[in-house]
Amino acid sequence: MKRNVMEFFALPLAEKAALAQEPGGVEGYGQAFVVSEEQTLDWADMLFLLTQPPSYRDLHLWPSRPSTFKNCLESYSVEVQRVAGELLGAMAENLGVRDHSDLTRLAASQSVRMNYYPPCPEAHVDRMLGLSPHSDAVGLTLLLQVSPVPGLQIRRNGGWLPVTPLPGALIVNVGDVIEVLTNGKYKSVEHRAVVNTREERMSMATFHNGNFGTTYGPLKEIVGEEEPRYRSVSVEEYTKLVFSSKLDGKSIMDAMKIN
Ligand SMILES: O=C(O)CCC(=O)C(=O)O
Ligand SMILES: [Fe+2]
Repeated sequence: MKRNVMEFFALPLAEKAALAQEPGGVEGYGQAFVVSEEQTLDWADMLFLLTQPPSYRDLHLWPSRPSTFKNCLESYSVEVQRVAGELLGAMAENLGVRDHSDLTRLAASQSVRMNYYPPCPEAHVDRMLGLSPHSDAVGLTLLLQVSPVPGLQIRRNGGWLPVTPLPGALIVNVGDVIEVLTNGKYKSVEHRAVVNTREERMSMATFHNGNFGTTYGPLKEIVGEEEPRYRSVSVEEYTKLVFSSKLDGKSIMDAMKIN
């Protein structure tokens, strides 16, 4: 998978641009937009695709070069979805949730975001971020560091802690939806990516979610005698909220909180 991601981003721009996001669409190849001279710039290109269930796929946006890309993504997607399901099952066990499907259902659908961060000239490095601080507005993220260049940082005690890439390892990020379902017992992790002055960097996030037609809200079994701290909303309503917000810390969690 790593090799396919590297080869895709190394293609000529025109070839990648043929997979560009369509107006109103979320899938495809795109760049971060500059909306003001003051903003910290996101220095990244990305390719976003829906992968599971297979009926959600828009295959004309899946790269045909490198020629191994589609098959590789297909098998990667299945394997990573299985791992996500197992991790969610283990969380349910740890939390004492009897019906594991209350959490494993968060692996029902899957999307991937491949990120490419070019090296950033020294002169701009203070004003640039690879990816602005955010928590993933999903159930569970499994993140593959495609290149060995560090850049990911997580929020810890008000500061930023670098996460060193381990060869062959996936990084597991608790997403906002798990924070909601567990009524805040498990907190979603705020993170960002910084740029490197000399080397390009690539990563691939695989996001897992519940299906449309279901609801996200604190699990009764976890809330118990306490008060629910988050609203319950349909997955459709939640998805609308996500796509109408920009990457901004844990802002989606603020919108979900009951004050
Ligand atoms: O590049 C990284 O390490 C982080 C990527 C990320 O946070 C995301 O795609 O949501
Ligand atoms: Fe993220």
